[in-house]
Amino acid sequence: MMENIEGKRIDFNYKWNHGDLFILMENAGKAVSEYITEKYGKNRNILVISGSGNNGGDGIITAHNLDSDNNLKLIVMTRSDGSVSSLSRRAMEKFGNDRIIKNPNTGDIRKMISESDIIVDAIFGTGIRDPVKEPYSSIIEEINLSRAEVISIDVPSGLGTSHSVLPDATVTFTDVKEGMNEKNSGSINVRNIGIDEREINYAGPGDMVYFPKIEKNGHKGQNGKVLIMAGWKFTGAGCMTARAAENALPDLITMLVPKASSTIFSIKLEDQIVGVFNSLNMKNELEKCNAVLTGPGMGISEDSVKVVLAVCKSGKKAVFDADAIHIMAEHRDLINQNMLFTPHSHEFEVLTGTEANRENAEKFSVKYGCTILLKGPADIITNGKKTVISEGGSPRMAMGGTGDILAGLCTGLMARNMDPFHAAVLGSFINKKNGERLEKERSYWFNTYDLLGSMGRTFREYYDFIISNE
Ligand SMILES: NC(=O)C1=CN([C@@H]2O[C@H](COP(=O)(O)OP(=O)(O)OC[C@H]3O[C@@H](n4cnc5c(N)ncnc54)[C@H](O)[C@@H]3O)[C@@H](O)[C@H]2O)[C@H](O)CC1
Ligand SMILES: [K+]
Repeated sequence: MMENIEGKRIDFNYKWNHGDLFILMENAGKAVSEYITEKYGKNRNILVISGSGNNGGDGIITAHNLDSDNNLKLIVMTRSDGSVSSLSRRAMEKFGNDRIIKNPNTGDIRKMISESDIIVDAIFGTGIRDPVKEPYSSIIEEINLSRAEVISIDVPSGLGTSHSVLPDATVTFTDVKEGMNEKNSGSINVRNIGIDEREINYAGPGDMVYFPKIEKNGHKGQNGKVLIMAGWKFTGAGCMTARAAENALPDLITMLVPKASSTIFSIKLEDQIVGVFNSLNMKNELEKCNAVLTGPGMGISEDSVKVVLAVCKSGKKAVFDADAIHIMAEHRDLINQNMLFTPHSHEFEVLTGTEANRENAEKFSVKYGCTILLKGPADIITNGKKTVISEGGSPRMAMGGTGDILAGLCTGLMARNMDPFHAAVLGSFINKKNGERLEKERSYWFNTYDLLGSMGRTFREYYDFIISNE
């Protein structure tokens, strides 16, 4: 079952890998027209009703393919300014612009529906927004009143809103979409339209769709608060986590550190809030934050155990790395779905008592409900329901500190309202691409400062890709 946003992620991955989505639209139209021809034969009265988005484009290609063997009419409902999506425009040119019936009134549509034996529903796909207004709600009602066979493309138009087409069959692409069942979709036929494993099961630029955009008129606090309790033994590790978290663009990052090292932190992180750790401060800061990180450079002491247990008790979204993983190995009963663990293979073995591999990571996530990011030349990210592989990076990233950067980045993303799984996938992807970028520029001669310095540019490259293709 695929959520709409997941479909977008896959489309962006496909676009990044192959450059153009039109071939997918052609394949979608081919799949639907073949289904109709196989089921209903030729010389039928077919009416295709397309909306202004890419679902409509799939309908237009379907119409193009069925045109020569049937008595076919194609309606296209454009946006109010007369436009359609750019892919649909290409589909319209292919069909022949002059033969398309654009924006007919409801009376004319009713008449055309009554004269058809097959209606192809391509009004809305996964890009539907609630509510469905006029004239679409009336068109959907007319379709449902007709005696014709109705075939929906990808999803019944309006599914999940108060006005939804109730088709005899739905031809859907790649996977069944969220909310679809035989009752609301008729017989469900899944067709592969050329999307492969790489776009679905591997981290890619498409994972940026889960990154909340910065709103132009936003207010302070809206983009989340990060709390970090790390670096108590090795201050450098703590500072790196904070610098990495900045790249997720949260509004506030607070470090809580022991009194003895607070001057060092204040100097190194002069632009961030550094507070002195005590039980009361910790309680207050845990209440205020949206996500918390502990573990990197922390050491194992009475206080660090206290911190880890307080983080568990807070119920906040939390990242456990390094020493915190060792501590949590003794408290597995406290693990829950708000938690992300970022172990390398040895830490994984300590946490789970099993060999570090995909299968065991999945088993552990299922049992405890948490997300695991198992670090390696290829990172494995799983929440027990989904698993994504994140490949790439640079051999130079075996140096100390890259794990701290990853943990900090994931925490920043979780503070930005991302769930642990998608934060882990995106964090891993950006971290690895950042390493690749540096390797390209300077071979292996780069360090953690360089990684932190270029992370914003790496992030922006993918952010811009999503924004410019939406
Ligand atoms: N990878 C794939 O599987 C591919 C799927 N394709 C098809 O593309 C659609 C999704 O296309 P998208 O352009 O994102 O959205 P839609 O066509 O579903 O609709 C958006 C369209 O409709 C307008 N709109 C949305 N809600 C409303 C409303 N309530 N009232 C009025 N208008 C509304 C919106 O403004 C847009 O213009 C997917 O389902 C597949 O069918 C592609 O072919 C590529 C590969
Ligand atoms: K549809």
